Amino acid sequence: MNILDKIVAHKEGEVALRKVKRSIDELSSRPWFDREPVSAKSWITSPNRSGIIAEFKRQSPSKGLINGEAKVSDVTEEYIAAGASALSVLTDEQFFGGKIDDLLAARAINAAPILRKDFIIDEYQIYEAKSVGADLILLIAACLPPARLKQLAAKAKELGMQVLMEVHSEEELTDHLNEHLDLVGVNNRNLKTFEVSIETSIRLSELIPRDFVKISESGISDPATIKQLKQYGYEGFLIGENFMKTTDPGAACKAFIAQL
Ligand SMILES: O=C(O)c1ccccc1NCC(=O)[C@H](O)[C@H](O)COP(=O)(O)O
Repeated sequence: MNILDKIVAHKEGEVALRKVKRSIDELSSRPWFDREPVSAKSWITSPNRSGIIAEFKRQSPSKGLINGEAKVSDVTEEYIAAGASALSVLTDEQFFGGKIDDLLAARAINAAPILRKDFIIDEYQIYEAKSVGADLILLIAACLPPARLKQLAAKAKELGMQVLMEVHSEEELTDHLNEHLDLVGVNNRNLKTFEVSIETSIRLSELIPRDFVKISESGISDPATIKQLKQYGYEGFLIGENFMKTTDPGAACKAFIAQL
């Protein structure tokens, strides 16, 4: 069983429990639910911004503990002050040590777009994302059959959020593209070996139709890589570990953006 299969199997049980605890009606009456999401597409592609989507990530299956000390409100505020275009907040508890309340805390003090970074397999999680003020959700092609991914993307759009679809291969990309997506992310991390290779983004770049904003995800630690990826049409760059592994993720993000 690969890591994604393990995560999805756990997620199915977790979502079933969450549904019992809080209904969709309850989620829909939470204070942030009626907030109008901001456009991640516009913030990321704005010429005045860096294109960096800075991630709050405490731990990961590939690296174990990355940062057990950082405070989500401090770090996310510093990321945006440093020039990040958007935030990504990992809300998975079991594998990434995150929680849905981390996104709530980030939302309370940031106007910038926030991605709910999780393994979304059910409409319920999209309502949950909206209820804590997320502006966009992630849908991972490797976790969902194409028709199901399209259904979930349509639900997010119905609720006013944007959708980032993540792919790892040519097949995932061509099988899962649909009209409800806004951004397409290529994950440079091989989920079987955990190796990262920017070549994955480069290889898939020309297969992503121009209608979608191209995002390169994972394993980015050198500002020169951003310059290289821009030549292949990438406008957004999702970076977590490179900032979070330091004692001051906000300062690391600032120093990185200053070199672009
Ligand atoms: O990061 C992992 O180990 C991982 C393992 C299995 C599934 C997903 C995983 N990461 C999620 C991500 O997509 C990254 O957090 C994100 O792209 C940022 O990557 P990085 O800059 O390398 O922290």
